[in-house]
Amino acid sequence: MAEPSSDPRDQESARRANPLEVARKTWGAWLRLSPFFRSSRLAIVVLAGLSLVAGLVESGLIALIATVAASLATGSRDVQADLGPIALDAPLPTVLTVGVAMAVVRGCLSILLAYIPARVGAQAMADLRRKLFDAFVGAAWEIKASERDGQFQSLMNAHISIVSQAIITLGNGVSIFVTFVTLVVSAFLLNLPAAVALAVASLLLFAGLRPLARRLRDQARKLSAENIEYSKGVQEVVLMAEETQVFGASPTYRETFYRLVDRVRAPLLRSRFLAEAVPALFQSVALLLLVLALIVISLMDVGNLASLGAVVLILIRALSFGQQVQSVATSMDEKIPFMERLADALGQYSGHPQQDGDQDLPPVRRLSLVSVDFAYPTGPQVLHDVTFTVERGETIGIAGPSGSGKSSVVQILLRLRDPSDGALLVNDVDARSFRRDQWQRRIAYVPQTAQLVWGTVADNIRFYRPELTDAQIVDAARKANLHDEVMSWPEGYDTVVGQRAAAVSGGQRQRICLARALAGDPEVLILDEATSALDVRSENLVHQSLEALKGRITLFMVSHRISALATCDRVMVIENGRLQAFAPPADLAATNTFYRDITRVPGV
Ligand SMILES: Nc1ncnc2c1ncn2[C@@H]1O[C@H](COP(=O)(O)OP(=O)(O)OP(=O)(O)O)[C@@H](O)[C@H]1O
Repeated sequence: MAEPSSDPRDQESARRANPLEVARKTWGAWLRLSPFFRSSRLAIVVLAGLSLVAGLVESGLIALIATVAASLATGSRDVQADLGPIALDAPLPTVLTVGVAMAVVRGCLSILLAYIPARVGAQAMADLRRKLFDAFVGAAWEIKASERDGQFQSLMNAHISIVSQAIITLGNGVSIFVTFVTLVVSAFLLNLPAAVALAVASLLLFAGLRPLARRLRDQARKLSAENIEYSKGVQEVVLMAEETQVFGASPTYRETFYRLVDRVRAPLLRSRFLAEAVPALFQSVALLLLVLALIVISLMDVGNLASLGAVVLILIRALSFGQQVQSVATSMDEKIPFMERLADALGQYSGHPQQDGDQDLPPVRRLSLVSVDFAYPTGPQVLHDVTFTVERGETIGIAGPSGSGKSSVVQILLRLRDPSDGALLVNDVDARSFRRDQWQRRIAYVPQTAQLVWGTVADNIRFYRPELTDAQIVDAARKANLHDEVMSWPEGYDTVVGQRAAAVSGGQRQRICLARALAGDPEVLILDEATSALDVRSENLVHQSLEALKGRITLFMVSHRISALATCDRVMVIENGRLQAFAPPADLAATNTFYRDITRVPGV
């Protein structure tokens, strides 16, 4: 059994009992989401107009059928009837021809009424996926970094797919509702008592089934929350696959995953059951109410036979539409939480865009951190009053114990995060004032966990700069000391590699990422333990390559290895979030305890 959700909207929904709530909440969710997809409002207006025409054609056709049937019963070849505002008097063949024409028009309208919602739904799915992708890509790094694993995947797949279905359901709902109202109004015009009986019956039905529909919505909300937990669990299975292969899947690991599976099962069962049961129940109750309505009509003076027949037929048809309105309401109940969650996420991403400056970025001559304090949104301060200046072309080592703040400094240099206090300066000007897109083209980065995409070696090197020529790719691979190895593979640069491809070793993967970083001829390059997976020979080769870039590129190298740090012009030592020393390696060996200690560790 799923645990009660902590989402305040769940608790709120348990208290509400307004029968118009579905329409109100659908309207609210629609208003929040529809700006994210194109031409939807116009399509809904067209749909409502066509549905009105369809309803009128349908009630006219039903009245015509009833009238013809009544004439045939009396053996007359002329059709004469008094149908509310319309008095009909025409030969049978003419009336039948009109009837055929009306049936064809109704058929064509049905096709249009099915097509428009499907088109809006498919377009909305594509538009929402683009918008969510753009909002996610453009959101500040803090927002993405603080998100639960699996959330974006779930929004992109399950949520958007359900929202697209909801839009189709909503379109159908508008069409069905307008047709339903048109039929009811037609019935009023034909015969007032019968129409009153019909309206009362429909209202009773709608009110009677509300509590069940509310339960359905609550279960659907739980399902949405549990689906996100499940997606997160699935992602962890993939992330941990290698370790699980080595250590084995413990019973606790299995049980934790099984629990996630079970927690989806319970709300899924309830919401699926209720989604089927509510319309079925409606049908049974509708039939009962129809019989009661007929009894009421039979006790009244209903005028001529044609009018009675038309009213009864319209009544049956309208009740069928009433039932469909109820189905749409229950189906929307199920989908509204997904719409709300998607709207929340879109608001969250687009409400926290990456901050950008408007000044053009000149060539980077100098980079400085001035009195930088920094804390992650959820934690204590991790950097304290960090100040340093680096000139163009310098090779800078960043060293310090684990957790001391090296990667945090890197994140500030990359402009992924802004200092809580103090500033990153480029050529003595606050980096925030420069255009981010220009900064992104001048800086390159190789993270601790180098990621490859599924594709060829060339695709991977070209990933961020699709415009690169083959010659530039080869040049970048040479700089990363990758070229000769790639050429020894049968497929060369067309060899397919990927996150799990056995084709490349950890060291090769890191050099592909290094080649990708060097491919854009960056002015600043940051390597966060990027050579840690390389053997000594490969590392030396890469360092020779980096050495060749000296003076032309400003290089930051986070490393625990003295072999890497010793090649730097200067090394900064960060301990407990403070810059303890910043000097050439030879000086540090004499003055800094941490640096001296790592020079003494054998093999480092
Ligand atoms: N996303 C985060 N949210 C909250 N705290 C974080 C986050 N990332 C790092 N920290 C904390 O900030 C501190 C500095 O971490 P940082 O990653 O900068 O250290 P590091 O020197 O690079 O460590 P390592 O050498 O192990 O990679 C640590 O105490 C860490 O727990």
